[in-house]
Amino acid sequence: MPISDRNAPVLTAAEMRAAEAAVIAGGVPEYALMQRAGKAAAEIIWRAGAKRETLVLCGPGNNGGDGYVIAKALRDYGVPVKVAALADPVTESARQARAEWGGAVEGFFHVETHFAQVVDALFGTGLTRGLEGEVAARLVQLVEASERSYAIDIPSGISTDDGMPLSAVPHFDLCIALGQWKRAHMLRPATGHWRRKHLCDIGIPAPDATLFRLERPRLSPPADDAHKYTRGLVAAVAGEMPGASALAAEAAARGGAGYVRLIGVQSVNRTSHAIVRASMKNEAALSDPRIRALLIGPGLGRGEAGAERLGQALVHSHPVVLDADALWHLAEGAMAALPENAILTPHAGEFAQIFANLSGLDISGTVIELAVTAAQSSGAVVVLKGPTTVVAGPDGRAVVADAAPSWLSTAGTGDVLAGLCAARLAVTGDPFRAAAEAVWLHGEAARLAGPAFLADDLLPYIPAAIAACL
Ligand SMILES: NC(=O)C1=CN([C@@H]2O[C@H](COP(=O)(O)OP(=O)(O)OC[C@H]3O[C@@H](n4cnc5c(N)ncnc54)[C@H](O)[C@@H]3O)[C@@H](O)[C@H]2O)[C@@H](O)CC1
Ligand SMILES: Nc1ncnc2c1ncn2[C@@H]1O[C@H](COP(=O)(O)OP(=O)(O)O)[C@@H](O)[C@H]1O
Ligand SMILES: [K+]
Repeated sequence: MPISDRNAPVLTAAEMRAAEAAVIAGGVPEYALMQRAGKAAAEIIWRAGAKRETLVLCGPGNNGGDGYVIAKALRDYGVPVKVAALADPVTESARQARAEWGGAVEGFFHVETHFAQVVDALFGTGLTRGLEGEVAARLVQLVEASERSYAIDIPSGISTDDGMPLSAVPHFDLCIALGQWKRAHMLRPATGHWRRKHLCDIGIPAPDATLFRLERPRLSPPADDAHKYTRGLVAAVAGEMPGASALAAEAAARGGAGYVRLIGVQSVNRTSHAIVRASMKNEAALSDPRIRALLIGPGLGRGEAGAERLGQALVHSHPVVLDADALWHLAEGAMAALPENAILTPHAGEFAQIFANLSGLDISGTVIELAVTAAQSSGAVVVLKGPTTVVAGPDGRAVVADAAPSWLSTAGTGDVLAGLCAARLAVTGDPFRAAAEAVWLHGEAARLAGPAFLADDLLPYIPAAIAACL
C-alpha cells in the first residue's frame, strides 16, 4: 500500500515482467505494449531533439524492439533516422517491430560514429550479464560522440535490480523509463549515468508493490480548533554538545510540532525563544503524557552520561526518534529497550555499527534491502540516510528518496532531519509516514536553500517546504 497516491511504485525486473504479463493476460498483446512504449519514447526524443539526425541502436530482445518502434515513429515525425543492430531480433514482437520499421539496418560496428543524437535500445530489463568488452566500448564511443543521448528503459549494461554497471556504461542526457520505475532508476551508481530521467506511462498498472519513490507528501494545516498540545509536543533531550540538540529542536518546531521542549540544557546561544527549556532533574518534563515524540541522540555523547540519559528517556515508552549517539548506545545493547513507534535515523556508518552487531542478521544488498531487513529485525522504522535515503517500515514497505541535493553533505543536516522526523511523528502518530514526510521536507528545504548552506540555514526554509505540501 503506497503512503499516498503520489508515490509511484519502484519495481524489480521480475515484478515488471509480472506486471506486463498481467496486462497481456488481460488481452493486450505484447506488441501493443511495445508500440505504446516506443511511441511514447519517440515523442519525448522528438520534443527534446526536434529534427536532429538520430542513430537508434537496437539489441536482440524487446528493448531492441522498442528501438525499431522509436525509429519508425521518429521517421514519421520527419526526423532523419538510422538504425544499427547488434544482432537480429529474437522475440516475435521485436521481429514485428523491425519489419514495420522496414528501413535499412546497419551493422553496430560499421555504422559511422558521429550522430547528433544516439538512442540506446540495446538491452533493458532482460540484461543477464555485462556487455562484451568491444560492444560496451563501441556504445560508449557512439554516445560520447553525440550531442544528445537517450537510454531506453535502462542504460545498456546497468543491472536493473541493484543499479550496478556490469560493463562500461556511458553517460546519457535522458533515461526514458518504460511502464514503471525500476530499482536502478533510484539507486546509485546507476543514477549517475544520466542527467535527467523520465517515466512513460504505457498503461501497465503496478502489482502490489512494497517499494515506492518518495514524492511530495500532502500535509494539512492544523485543525481550526488546534492548540499547541493537539498539534504535538516534542521533547528533545540534549547532551554533551547542546548545539546539535538545539538544531534538531528548532527543526522540530518549524517542522509542524505545536510545542517543543528541550530537556537537559542550560543555555544554548541562538536557540529560538519559542523552544521551552527544562532540566533533566525535572521528572515531569520527561514523563509528561502529552509528549507525542521524544527525540534523542544529536549531541548526546557516547559516555556514561549519554547512556544514562538515553535510559531515562526510554523508560516512559514515548514514540521516539533515535539519532546519532543514541544509535551508538543502541548498538551497545540498548536495542531491546526500543519502544513501539520508534524511528531510527542511521547514516551508513551508524547503520553498519548497529546492525552488524545483531547476530544472525544478513545485511547485504542495496540500501533498499539493508533498510528493509533492519526495519523488520528491529521493529522500528529505519531511515537509512545518504545520497540515496531509504525509509523502511517493519511491515516491509519502503520509500526511496533519489533526488536530495548533494549540498546536504554538511555537518548538522542529520540533526535537522531528526528534528523533522520528531515533528512529523508528533503530528501524525505514524512513524513510517512521519519519516517519509521528514525526508521530503529536508530535501526540499535543501533545494530552496541553494548551494553551500550550513545546516542552520535549512531552518528558515522548512516552512516554505511545508507550504509546498499544503
Ligand atoms: N516490461 C514491459 O512492460 C515492457 C517492456 N518492454 C521492453 O522490453 C525490455 C525487456 O525486454 P527483454 O526481456 O526482451 O530483454 P532485453 O531486450 O533487455 O534483452 C534480452 C535479450 O538479450 C540477451 N542478453 C542479455 N544480456 C546480454 C548481454 N550482456 N549480451 C548479449 N545478449 C544479452 C538475452 O539473452 C535476451 O535475448 C524492457 O527493458 C523494455 O525496453 C517494452 O517493449 C514494452 C513493455
Ligand atoms: N551526497 C548527498 N546527497 C544527498 N543527501 C546527502 C548527501 N550526503 C548526505 N546527505 C544527507 O545529509 C544528511 C547528513 O546526515 P548525517 O550524516 O547524520 O550528518 P550529521 O551527523 O553531521 O548531521 C542526511 O539526511 C543525508 O541523507
Ligand atoms: K537500453
